[in-house]
Amino acid sequence: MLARSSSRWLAPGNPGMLSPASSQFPGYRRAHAVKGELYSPSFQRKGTRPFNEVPGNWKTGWFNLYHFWQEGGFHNVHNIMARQFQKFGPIYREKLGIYESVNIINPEDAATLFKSEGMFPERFTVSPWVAYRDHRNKPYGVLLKNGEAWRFDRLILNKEVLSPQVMANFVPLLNEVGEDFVRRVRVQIEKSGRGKWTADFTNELFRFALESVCHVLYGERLGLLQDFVDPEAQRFIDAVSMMFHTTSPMLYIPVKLFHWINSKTWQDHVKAWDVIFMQADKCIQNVYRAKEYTGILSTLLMQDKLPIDDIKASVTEMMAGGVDTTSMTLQWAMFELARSPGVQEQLRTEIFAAKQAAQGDMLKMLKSVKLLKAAIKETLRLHPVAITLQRYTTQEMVLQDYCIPAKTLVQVGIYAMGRDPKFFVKPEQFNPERWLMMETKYFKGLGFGFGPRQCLGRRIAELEMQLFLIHHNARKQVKAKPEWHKDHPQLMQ
Ligand code: HEM
Repeated sequence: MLARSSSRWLAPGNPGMLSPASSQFPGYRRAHAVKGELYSPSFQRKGTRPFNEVPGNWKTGWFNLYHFWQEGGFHNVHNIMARQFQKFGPIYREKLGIYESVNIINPEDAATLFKSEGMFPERFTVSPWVAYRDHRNKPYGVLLKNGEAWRFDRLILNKEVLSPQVMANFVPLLNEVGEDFVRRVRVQIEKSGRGKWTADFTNELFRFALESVCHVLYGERLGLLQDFVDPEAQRFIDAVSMMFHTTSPMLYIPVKLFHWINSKTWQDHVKAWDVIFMQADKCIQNVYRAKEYTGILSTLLMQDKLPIDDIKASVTEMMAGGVDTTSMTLQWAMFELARSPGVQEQLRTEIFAAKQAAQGDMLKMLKSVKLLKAAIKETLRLHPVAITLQRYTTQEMVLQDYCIPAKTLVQVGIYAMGRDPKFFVKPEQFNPERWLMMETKYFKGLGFGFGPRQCLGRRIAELEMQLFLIHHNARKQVKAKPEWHKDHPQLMQ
C-alpha cells in the first residue's frame, strides 16, 4: 500500500514540469543544457575550478542510462541520487541518455541557484507531455509554458489560486470534502461489524484528492466519496496514473522515436492524456452552465483576462496535478503518524485546543495548528513529491567553487537533502518539531519548490491536507499500539 508512488509529480527522475519549445515567444530562447555548444566548457572565473572538472559520470550518456535502468531507473531515482551524492560529494555532473545536468544538495547552493533565477524561471523539459500537446494540437498551460507567455498567465492565475485573499473561499469547499471522507471511513468501519475497514486506501485517497481539487476548481462535487463512483471519474484517476507511468520510460530518449515506431508506451500515454483532457473538458462545460460564482474556473472565465483556451489548458493541468500529489503526501503523513504515536497524540492535543478556541471558525483554527503544518513539512522532507527541483541557470554562477555556465540544467536533490545528517539532525526520525525550533530553515523546506515558479496549487494542497488531517485526528485518542511497525519491517523502507 505504501509503495513509493509510481506517478511522482515533477521529479527529475520524476518528470516534473516542463517547458515547450518557447522559440515561439520572441526574445526568449529556450535554455537547454544538453547541447554542449551553448556554453564554453573552458569558461572559468578567477580562483574557481572549471566546469569540466565537476565530478561525475557525464561522458557516457547511453551507458549511464543502461546502468540507471538496471538499478531500478525511475522508480529508484531517489536512492540512486542519494548514493551519487555520497560518492561524488555535494555537486556532481551526470548525463542520462540525452539529458545532462549538474546536481546539488547543499541548501546554500540551492539559495544561490534560486536567487538568480530571474523573472522567467524554467524547469526540466518533460518532453512526452509537450509531445502529446503538439500531437493533438492542444495549447500549453502554465505548467508547460515558458518565458513571457508563462509569466503573463501565471500572474493572473496567482491571484485566483495562490494569493492569501482567496484562501477563505477555499476553506469551506475543502472542509466539506475532508469531513465527508472521514465520515465515510467511520460509516464503513461501522458497517463492517468488525471495527475496521479493509480497502484500497491509495485509491480512496486519490478519490478524495480529485474530489477536493475539483470542488475548488469547478465549485462542484463529483460524488467520488460515495459507494457508487461514476466510472468516468475512476477512468480519470486511472488515466492520471497511466500518464505518469508512461512518462518515465520516454524521458531520456527522444520521444519522437517512441512516436515514430508507435510504441505501446506512446499509445498508452496519448490515451491517458486524451481521457484527462476529455474529463476536464466535461467539468469545464458544466461550469459554463452554472449561473452563480462557483470556484476558480468560473472566476477566471468571468474576469476574461486570459483566452479561454489558455484557461482550459491550465485548469486541466491543475486537475491532473491535484490528484496523486496530495493523496500520496497524505498517505505518507498517516504512515509516519501511525508509527510515531507520541507525535500523533501531540497533534490531537493541538487540534483539540485549536477547535475549542476557534468555536467553529475554521480560518481561525487553521492559524493555530502550527504542529500540524510542521507535520506536513516534515512529511514532505522525508517523502517529497518531487525528488528534485530543477532550473536552467540564467547566468554563469559558481557552485561549490565550480563555474557553472549559463543555460545549464541544475537539479536540487531535495530527497537526498532531506535525508542527509549534515542538514537535518537525525534525519531518519519523523520529528515535525524540528520545523518549529530549527534556528535556520534556510532553503531547506522546498517541498513545493521556490520563487515565482513554485507550485501553483500550494495553498490549495496545504489547506486540503491540513483540513483532512484535522478531521482525521479530531477524535479523542484511542490508545495506539506503540511500535507496531517492528512486526512489519517491510513497511519501514
Ligand atoms: C502535496 C502536494 C503538492 C506538492 C508537494 C507539489 C509540488 C510541486 C513542485 C515541487 C512544483 C515545482 C515547483 C518549482 O519548480 O519550483 C510544482 C508545480 C506545480 N504544481 Fe504542485 N504540488 C502539489 C500539489 C499541487 C496541486 C493540488 C496543484 C493544483 C491545484 C498543483 C499544481 C501545480 C502547477 C500548475 C505547477 C506548475 C507551476 C508553474 O510552472 O508555474 N500542485 N508543484
